[in-house]
Amino acid sequence: MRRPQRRGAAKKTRLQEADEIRLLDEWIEAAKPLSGTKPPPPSKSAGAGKAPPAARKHPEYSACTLFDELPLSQMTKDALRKNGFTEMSEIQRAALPHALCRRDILGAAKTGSGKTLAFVIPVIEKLYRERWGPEDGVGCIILSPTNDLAGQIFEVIKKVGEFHNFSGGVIVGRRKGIEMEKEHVNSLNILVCTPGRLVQHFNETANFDCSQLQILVLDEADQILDHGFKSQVDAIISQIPKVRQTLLFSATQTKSVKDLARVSLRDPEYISVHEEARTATPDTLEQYAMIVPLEQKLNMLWSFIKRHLNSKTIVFLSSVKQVKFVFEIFKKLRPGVPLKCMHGRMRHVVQQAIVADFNESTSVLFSTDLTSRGLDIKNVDWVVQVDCPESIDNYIHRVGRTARYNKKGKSLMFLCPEEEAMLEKLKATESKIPIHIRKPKAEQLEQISQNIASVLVKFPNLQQLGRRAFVTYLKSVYLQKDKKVFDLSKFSAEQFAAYAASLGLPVTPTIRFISHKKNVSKKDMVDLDKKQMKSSSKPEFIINPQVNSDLTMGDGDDDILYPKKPIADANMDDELDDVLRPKEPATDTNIEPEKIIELGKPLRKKKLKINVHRPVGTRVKYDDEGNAIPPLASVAEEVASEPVVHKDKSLFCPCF
Ligand SMILES: Nc1ncnc2c1ncn2[C@@H]1O[C@H](COP(=O)(O)OP(=O)(O)OP(=O)(O)O)[C@@H](O)[C@H]1O
Repeated sequence: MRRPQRRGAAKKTRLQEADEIRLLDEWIEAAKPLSGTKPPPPSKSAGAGKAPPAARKHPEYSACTLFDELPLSQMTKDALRKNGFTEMSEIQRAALPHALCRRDILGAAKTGSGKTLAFVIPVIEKLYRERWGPEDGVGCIILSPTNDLAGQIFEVIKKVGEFHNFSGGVIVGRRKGIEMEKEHVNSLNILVCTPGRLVQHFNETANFDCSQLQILVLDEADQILDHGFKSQVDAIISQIPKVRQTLLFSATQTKSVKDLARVSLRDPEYISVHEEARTATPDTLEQYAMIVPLEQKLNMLWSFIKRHLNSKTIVFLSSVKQVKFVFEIFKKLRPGVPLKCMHGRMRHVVQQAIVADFNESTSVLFSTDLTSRGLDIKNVDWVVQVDCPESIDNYIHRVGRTARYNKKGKSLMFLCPEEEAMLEKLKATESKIPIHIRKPKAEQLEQISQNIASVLVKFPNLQQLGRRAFVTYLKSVYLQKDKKVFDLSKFSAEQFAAYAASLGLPVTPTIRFISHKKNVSKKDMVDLDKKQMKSSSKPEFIINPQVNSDLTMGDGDDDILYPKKPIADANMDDELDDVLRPKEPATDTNIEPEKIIELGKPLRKKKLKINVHRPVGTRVKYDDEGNAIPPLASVAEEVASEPVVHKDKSLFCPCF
């Protein structure tokens, strides 16, 4: 933001600004686009790519292609040029002329197409033309579903508003930060925040005042208006003026009149620049799906990473515990590429550091859906979805982390045979998602379950994490709304046992499913889970006999893909190995081997009762060095979960 000036110069500036604002208001009014209109394609718009004809006093701006052709303040134009923004994207071309006329906007455009600038520029220009100053308090609120995205939006505001004189801030984060925010929040002209944090200020910050609010923005609007934020958004709307400009943007925009009415939109311009597009995802995105049995997921993920060591990859998993577990295990197995993890249980400052680091490095980021929306991470080569997305929208946002702003990118989704209904949904015509099925080459599929099991023997604390990963994964599937795609009863007890073994677990954890209660509420599930966890460190998985007898072993296609026999017999298709194309080993092999010195007491051993669900003779046992030995059905020994004291805790991802 601009530095203070001497009195005389300041007066001169104020007069110049008053003049500029008057001219801008006249121009915007005189040449405003008709409501409901969209700009013609750039090639057809008059003067496309050239500076505005100086001759006409108020040149047309509804069809221009350059930021310089728009009725924007010079300070904004200078800031845009300084940051390399010259030509507008489709959504910016279509939305900005209407937004500058102070109209409400319901904007939809593909991921990575520049929606942020489409709302940041109107915010800055609106406050400038209203002569808003630091002493005027809160003039604009921008709501974001996550702290990271709020931080990213604020960075764009700082770039575009560099030469203006506004104050702004990101109010996010945990409980303790709010005290410091309370002293400043009223003096901020632009607030970028999550709904929960803003409600906290309405409830707790004395004289927190938004009565003069000029403009409200909802980024990822469909998620903000979703039931998850309902009470918070309703509370916010009740505290701010109804007469204001409102801008809603998303790649998967809601059209629910009910939802839109909640934010008191007034005759919004519905701007969906890709509605007629052939695909709902970026044209530069190559999308693949593979049918992967549950117990093969980690093997497939490991094989993929080993063959893409020079790629920047985001891996989506469905729960925090899975992210932590897979990150820790793969870190110990050292694939030859730096690994990072990201989830909502991390402090905001840690999340920011990881995103910043991931932006600058070629590495693999294991993440929950915290990073699935909005995050603009540079040059992601691959998005890998190990766990099935909960909806088409969730799929679109996840894969939208790559192939951003005309760059190329690839995505790969693992689907269990039992989840093939999701593939049908994605391939349905109305989804407009050009996804291709790929079959990996069998010989490139590395089996790492025994390696994982050895790591768990060496690091018993990871066993508990592995059990939690198993439990939270099944719970995440169980709680999904779409029962056509997510139906645990399609899996057999043997498959769950095999899945547990693929996580290196010597015993299949237990979750007591009350399968006769069809709709166990999330709260009951959590209570049950907590009770379960308290009662025994080793929860057991009990398949309800009724469910078990209904289960039919996968036959049909999946026998062609992955017969239950050892993988070598698999009748894998030779074609199209582009997904697991072999790569030369990464040049960046400065992966420090983890120096772990076990300083604790000698580990106690205790006997486990035989896990009835694992067929006799199939349990893997380990010697004291953690090496797997031929499975015996007699007794499995599990190393007690005493902590291994790590030589240098800093070796651990902060998330652990
Ligand atoms: N006019 C432009 N010229 C050049 N680069 C641009 C332009 N507009 C946006 N970008 C760049 O494109 C990238 C994606 O922009 P942005 O994050 O706003 O996309 P988005 O539509 O909000 O994506 P998502 O739907 O995932 O939130 C950013 O790196 C941004 O700097």
